Amino acid sequence: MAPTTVLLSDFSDVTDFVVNQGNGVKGLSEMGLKALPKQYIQPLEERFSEKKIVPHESIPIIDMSKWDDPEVAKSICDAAEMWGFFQVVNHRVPLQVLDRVKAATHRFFGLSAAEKNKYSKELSPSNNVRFGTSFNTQAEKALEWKDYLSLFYVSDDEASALWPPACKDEVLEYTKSSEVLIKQLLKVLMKGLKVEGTDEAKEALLMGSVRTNLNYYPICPNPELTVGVGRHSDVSTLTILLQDDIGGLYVRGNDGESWIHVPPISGSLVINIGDALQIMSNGKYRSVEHCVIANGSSNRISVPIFINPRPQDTIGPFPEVLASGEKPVYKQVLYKDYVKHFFRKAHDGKKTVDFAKLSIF
Ligand SMILES: COc1cc(/C=C/C(=O)SCCNC(=O)CCNC(=O)[C@H](O)C(C)(C)COP(=O)(O)OP(=O)(O)OC[C@H]2O[C@@H](n3cnc4c(N)ncnc43)[C@H](O)[C@@H]2OP(=O)(O)O)ccc1O
Ligand SMILES: O=C(O)CCC(=O)C(=O)O
Ligand SMILES: [Fe+2]
Repeated sequence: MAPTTVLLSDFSDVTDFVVNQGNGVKGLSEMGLKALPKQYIQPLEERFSEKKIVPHESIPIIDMSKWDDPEVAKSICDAAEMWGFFQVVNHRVPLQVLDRVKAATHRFFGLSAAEKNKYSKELSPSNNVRFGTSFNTQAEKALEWKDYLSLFYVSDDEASALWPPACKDEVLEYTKSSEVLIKQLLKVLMKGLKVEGTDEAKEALLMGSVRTNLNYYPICPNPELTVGVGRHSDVSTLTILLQDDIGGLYVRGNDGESWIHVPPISGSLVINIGDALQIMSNGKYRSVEHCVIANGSSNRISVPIFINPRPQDTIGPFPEVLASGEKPVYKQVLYKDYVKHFFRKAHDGKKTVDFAKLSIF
């Protein structure tokens, strides 16, 4: 038997190679595996079924060139209510900035395992910079076919000192260039809730903390047996996602069963509502379940920016939303507790939000 086969037949060796030594699934993929290691085989009910794809359905594509136009505002609020997901084009984030951050993502994941592993949970100089694989390798019964670098923004100085040199400038540029778009989207969405005026306190509550992730999904030997990212909704207020031209992101249809593909559109950004905004809007804006399939022939990258409340903020339905007598569906929760609850378990679809539900629901 070839040495590689011996190595990968043993549970602890795969985990050690991928998780502890920092090779990630990229390292596994590059060994030219013929079969998926058993650690990655998802139970039948978590595998993606092509039969559930609705082929001609699409999330809205919104042209933001005239972004003060009330029709554009209406499309954004309608999409947030009906789909929880939409794509934007002519969004004013320069296309070169998007190209540069995609190149930087490839540059970071192209580094040696030893170099990337300097940012692992165990070795990283800060909790705000984390290279890892899958989602929560301790809690998951089956691992996910994805490596990531997660960068929590604190200050330019910290980013400059602690983020990986291979990508720090480009990630900062992308994150900062998206700020105008994010503010515009939040202004429109707040107006749709009749939450008027974006004072400093409200702005901090909606977008007080920012985390940018670089995701890498390498070629997988048996993509039908595993997932890139399992079913989940984001815990953010809003997520701005840049994807490359490979495809594979699916959004749950309104029937709760079907899946709708989010086709790559050159120069576009995918926007989705996260749990924090679902809670603050008392369920009017929907944070929708999504997943990423594994791919048998191409490597894929994506770069989500998660716009969040600050960890120390308490979130709950806005008083303006309840002013007409609407009953609150969610209680007040400390955002840090909510996020910890999300990260402590494996992906489990829309269950995270139950943490914030009032017990009568
Ligand atoms: C990775 O694959 C993913 C990620 C996602 C992400 C979706 C999002 O919506 S991310 C947005 C999250 N919101 C924020 O980052 C905003 C506020 N941040 C916080 O509140 C804190 O940073 C914290 C996340 C609560 C962490 O608090 P702290 O106690 O100071 O720090 P830790 O001890 O490092 O973390 C606690 C616990 O959480 C896990 N964790 C933290 N950050 C990450 C991360 N970036 N990626 C993975 N796991 C993380 C960490 O493992 C800790 O667990 P323990 O085992 O140590 O208890 C969507 C889909 C994906 O596939
Ligand atoms: O890679 C993608 O397209 C989506 C990733 C995702 O859902 C996430 O990182 O939360
Ligand atoms: Fe997500």
